[in-house]
Amino acid sequence: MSGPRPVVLSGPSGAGKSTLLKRLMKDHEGVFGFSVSHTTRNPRPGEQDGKDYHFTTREVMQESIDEGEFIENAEFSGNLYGTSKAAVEDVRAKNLICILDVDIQGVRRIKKTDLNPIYISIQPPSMEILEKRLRDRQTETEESLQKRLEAARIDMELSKEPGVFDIVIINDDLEKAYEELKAILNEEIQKVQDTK
Ligand SMILES: Nc1ncnc2c1ncn2[C@@H]1O[C@H](COP(=O)(O)OP(=O)(O)OP(=O)(O)O)[C@@H](O)[C@H]1O
Ligand SMILES: Nc1nc2c(ncn2[C@@H]2O[C@H](COP(=O)(O)O)[C@@H](O)[C@H]2O)c(=O)[nH]1
Repeated sequence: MSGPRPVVLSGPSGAGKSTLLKRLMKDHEGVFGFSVSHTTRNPRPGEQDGKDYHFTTREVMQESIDEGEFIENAEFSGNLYGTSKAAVEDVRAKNLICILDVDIQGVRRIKKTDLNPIYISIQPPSMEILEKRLRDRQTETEESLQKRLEAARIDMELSKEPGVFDIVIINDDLEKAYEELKAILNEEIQKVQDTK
């Protein structure tokens, strides 16, 4: 595949991936494009269909998966999530750096493709802080929160395995985490800006 290298942002739910990637996209207009995933979970207040996610049903999504329309898909906290081939192609056609926000299962599946992204894990400073962030966000029921914390424990262990990620960023101080993220992406950002 040609064009700038895509970027996979992963890490536990609540670690701060969306916060960091939204800021990155806002500060670098015309450089990044978000790969809009599909999900069967319900939209949160303020989330827009087609922008944050393609919100869909399990039946419809499973049919598309069976037809080979997805690069990867995974079950997370009782819902189905996945990256369609079209989501990535839409960004790459514009010659932008494609950002994929996926869980650890997605990372493993993407590693089996020819996408060749930069793999970045965003980690919280501790489980306690992660739980506080998720509770304060007020997007989860107690049941879905517990499922996310369980998935987070697994994610935090797996992210320590050598070779899974190019960089693991601890998102304690947001400014510092953002500077680290920009630094690792600087070369790709420069390449896109130079073509403009
Ligand atoms: N460094 C930080 N310090 C304090 N709060 C933070 C920090 N980074 C993010 N947050 C807050 O933590 C909450 C979770 O962040 P965010 O929604 O970006 O996480 P996420 O990794 O994208 O989660 P999900 O995978 O569930 O979408 C948000 O309310 C956000 O404002
Ligand atoms: N494997 C995939 N994981 C995805 C995808 N899109 C999002 N995600 C991950 O799901 C959880 C929960 O997200 P939320 O928006 O419900 O809080 C989070 O870890 C995301 O990274 C995807 O297409 N594939």
